[in-house]
Amino acid sequence: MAVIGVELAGRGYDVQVGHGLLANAGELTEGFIRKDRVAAVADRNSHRAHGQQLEHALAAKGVSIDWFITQPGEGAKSWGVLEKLLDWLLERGVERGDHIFALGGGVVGDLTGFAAAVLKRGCGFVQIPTTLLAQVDSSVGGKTAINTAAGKNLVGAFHQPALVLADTGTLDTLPPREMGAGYAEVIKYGILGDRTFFEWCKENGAKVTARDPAALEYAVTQSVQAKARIVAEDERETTGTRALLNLGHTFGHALEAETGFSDALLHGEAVALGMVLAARYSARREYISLDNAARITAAIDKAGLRSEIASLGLECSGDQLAAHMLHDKKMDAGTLPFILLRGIGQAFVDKQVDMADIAAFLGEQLQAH
Ligand SMILES: NC(=O)c1ccc[n+]([C@@H]2O[C@H](COP(=O)([O-])OP(=O)(O)OC[C@H]3O[C@@H](n4cnc5c(N)ncnc54)[C@H](O)[C@@H]3O)[C@@H](O)[C@H]2O)c1
Ligand SMILES: O=C(O)C(=O)C[C@@H](O)[C@H](O)[C@H](O)COP(=O)(O)O
Ligand SMILES: [Zn+2]
Repeated sequence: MAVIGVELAGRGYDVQVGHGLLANAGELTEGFIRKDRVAAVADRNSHRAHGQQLEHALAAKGVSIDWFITQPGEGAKSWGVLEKLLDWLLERGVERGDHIFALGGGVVGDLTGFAAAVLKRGCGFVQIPTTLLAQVDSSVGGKTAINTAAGKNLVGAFHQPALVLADTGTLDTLPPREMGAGYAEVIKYGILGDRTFFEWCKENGAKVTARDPAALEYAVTQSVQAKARIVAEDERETTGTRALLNLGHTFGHALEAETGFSDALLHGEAVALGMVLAARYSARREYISLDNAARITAAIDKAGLRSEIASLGLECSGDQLAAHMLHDKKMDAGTLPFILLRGIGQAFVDKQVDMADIAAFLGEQLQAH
């Protein structure tokens, strides 16, 4: 088991990573429960797979759970579900000093975190991530949000959890496709800032997605450490450091918008495609060699993730994809900074990107191969 601290003055917290942690959730969350009932959010799948285990663990401490259960999928990050959740929490008399539990993937975590951020101007929450993506990325760092018609995560807040319990054993029930999507955010840490970890991922990615316990725990621990370091340095994405975690996301979010936030393209799958596009665009600008862009593409392919946007069969132009990007939260005074690469493990923020060139590049990529 590993305990990784997210060092934030007055808002610091631990991320506990280990196989079988959920069985001890009673003891591990004891300091965050003040009553004999706790409000918890899950989606139908995470509730079915792990809800009972959490109930048993808390029952051992005399605590029972009131569940708010959502439909699985990105659709739960919406105004409608948020409103229902907030009304439900208010009916239950949740107070500022209480902690709401989020048992599930990034969708449940982002929704619950945002509800906690705005309920009574801010109450506590505990993240119990049950997808690889949520364990390595979304449960840590306090970005919470819902989507709107205009795009991804456009209404949200920075609101840190009080505790993260990442039980790698909960991933045993996760469908293989979701393991692949989560792996995209694992290898992202290598591509953006750690060449050695990138090389480790290339060699061990198959073990991670096959849930080899040692490889999985190493991947989750390394990822959380990288994220905790970046978040501690730039919690609110103001200096440019945290923006590096957005590698592949400006392209990826545009692809998610174009596919209607549907199961056709999962967030992690969009990020994988987005990282290939960021690498190829970096090569187009001669920041990296074509060989390095090809190495990144090969590592994405090797993980069984799609690397060619042409394979999506989208009926849109490069201009249309580029238009989605204008809603990106990094947009500043009419300029959209892009996270590009100077090498593998060397991401940087480029504020000199011409959107007409991005649209032309995307048009070519949509036709390629
Ligand atoms: N806040 C952040 O920093 C951050 C970071 C990365 C991604 N995100 C967001 O996270 C979301 C994606 O999260 P995700 O990939 O976890 O998707 P998700 O939450 O939709 O979960 C994926 C699928 O797995 C199911 N599931 C969850 N746990 C399970 C388990 N243990 N066993 C069986 N099935 C299980 C869910 O029901 C769902 O069908 C996106 O909305 C993305 O924008 C946020
Ligand atoms: O934590 C961050 O910072 C990230 O950018 C992590 C991303 O993986 C995540 O998808 C995040 O929600 C994207 O941020 P956004 O600000 O572009 O919505
Ligand atoms: Zn992401």
